[in-house]
Amino acid sequence: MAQSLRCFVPPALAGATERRRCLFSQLRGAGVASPCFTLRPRRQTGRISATLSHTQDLDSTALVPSAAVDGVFSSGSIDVDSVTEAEMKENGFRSTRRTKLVCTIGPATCGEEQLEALAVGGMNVARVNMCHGTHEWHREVIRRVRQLNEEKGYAVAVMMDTEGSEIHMGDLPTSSARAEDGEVWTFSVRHFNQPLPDRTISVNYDGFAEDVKVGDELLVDGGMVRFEVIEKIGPDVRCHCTDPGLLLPRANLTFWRDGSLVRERNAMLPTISSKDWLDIDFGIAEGVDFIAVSFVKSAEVINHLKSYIAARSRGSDIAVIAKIESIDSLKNLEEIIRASDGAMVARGDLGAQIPLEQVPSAQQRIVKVCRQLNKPVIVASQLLESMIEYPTPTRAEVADVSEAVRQRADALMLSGESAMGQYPEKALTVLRSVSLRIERWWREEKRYEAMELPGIASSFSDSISEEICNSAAKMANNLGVDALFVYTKTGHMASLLSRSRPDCPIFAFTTTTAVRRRLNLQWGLIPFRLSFSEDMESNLNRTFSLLKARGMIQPGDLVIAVSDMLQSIQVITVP
Ligand SMILES: Nc1ncnc2c1ncn2[C@@H]1O[C@H](COP(=O)(O)OP(=O)(O)OP(=O)(O)O)[C@@H](O)[C@H]1O
Ligand SMILES: CC(=O)C(=O)O
Ligand SMILES: [K+]
Ligand SMILES: [Mg+2]
Repeated sequence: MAQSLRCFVPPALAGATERRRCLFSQLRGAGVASPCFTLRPRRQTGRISATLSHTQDLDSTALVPSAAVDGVFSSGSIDVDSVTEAEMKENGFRSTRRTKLVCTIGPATCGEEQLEALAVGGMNVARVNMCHGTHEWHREVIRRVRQLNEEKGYAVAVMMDTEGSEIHMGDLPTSSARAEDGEVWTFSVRHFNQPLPDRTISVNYDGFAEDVKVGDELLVDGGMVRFEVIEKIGPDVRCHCTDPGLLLPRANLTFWRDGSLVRERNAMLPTISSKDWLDIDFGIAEGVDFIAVSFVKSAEVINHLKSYIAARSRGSDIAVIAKIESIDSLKNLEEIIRASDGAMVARGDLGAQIPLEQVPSAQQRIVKVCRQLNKPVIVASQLLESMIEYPTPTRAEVADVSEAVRQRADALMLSGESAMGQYPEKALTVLRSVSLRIERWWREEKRYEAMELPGIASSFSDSISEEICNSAAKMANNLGVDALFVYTKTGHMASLLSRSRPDCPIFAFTTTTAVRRRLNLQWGLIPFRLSFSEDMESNLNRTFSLLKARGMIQPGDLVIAVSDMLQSIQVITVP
């Protein structure tokens, strides 16, 4: 295994900018014309030694158009979506968006045109929530997203979100209902035929009427609407509305007694219900990219689901995202995140389980732990809640979105805003423009505090990858390069680069469309599908000529390239 750090700056191009001239003269100063560094790990000591040599194994004559070099490849094709391509051509790739965007698909966005509008608007992941709709409905949405990808070159991933077995309301006769202050509503475990009697809500959990007590506070959707229990009559629980608001179908219900959440019963319910297992089978059969598990309590359930998927999906890799939305998930946060492939700060239900004022610090902690353990993290719920009804967000919502971007979360998520709101595309535009603005401000001001990133490798080879990625990201910042290139089959090195949150974007080249879609959830990665070989010179030449032909890079751009086949770092000026 060759572990090489190659550093090549063709003399003719080295003077592109003052900064690059400076780099070049430093190298020249070291007596190197086209220097080549070679790193060789010494296994006995576990240390890595660097040697400088004058090997000219990559000279400018090697940088000829790809066709001459890589006859082994099927003719030059590189998959990237038209939105990314247009963005790069227009603004240069330094200004591409780093924060990824997840949109929940619902009645407002399930049509072909609406889905395409979201893809054009920057949706990276489409989420379907199994709390709502039938398998037929979800299958059609997934099919439309796949078709969009195939026909228009997008890499929109699909995330299936399980219902979980928490207590929630049933469907409503209309898409929503409003509870007013002082009104009396009945929450009932009876099985009704639609339409329900006036001011009646069905509840999915048979033990509900037994468990609540007169005087309990009943929170709908984490406190968006509040009731006080005034009377119990068999299966019916009569409640008095104390905080008015909108009731949405299948909203979660929690009840509180003497200021604390009543949760003994919830704790007894399985995280993955029998209905969830059917939905998971459906997700595996439909080849979703992510399964988000609601109300995770421990790492055990994640491990169980992962082995279930491994046994059923035969090689297709579905990533498991742990939704952090309960007290137990916060208690066992590290072990849960370690076991998962990513996490979601599901602030809707989380805010119903812990006091609201604790949600921001919980969010910060979850984002930090995910970054340290190298797992993508999504900040979700109520980011732009007012945009369900209004075309512009509140200032407070913009500040909330900015904070999540500033924390450098991998992704932001729209829920009701895109599922059933009146302005899904406008909401997505707000996420996109706030992300771009805050990311740029952050880079310009160089405000970032370097986060301590603990070693996470479980083997020596992984340690090398980790060191290479950490160093490459640091070099990229110090040298002010235009982009990091990573050639990765599994996506692992791409995620390690993303974890360092470098100043420049990361072009991630990967051979399969499934890995490409999965990388679309991670901060700063621009995933391309490209067939490549073990020969980095040939890969680079080919990539340069393909990207140049499409106007996505230009001669003189400075690039650092790493690869998980050769574990190498190269600094190259685009010829
Ligand atoms: N497939 C769908 N069909 C109908 N309505 C939907 C659908 N998906 C979402 N909605 C509507 O959008 C609202 C917000 O959706 P979302 O899935 O984000 O709910 P949530 O409560 O945030 O998530 P969770 O149920 O996982 O806690 C829902 O309350 C529902 O009214
Ligand atoms: C997204 C979700 O499940 C929540 O916020 O509760
Ligand atoms: K859900
Ligand atoms: Mg939830």
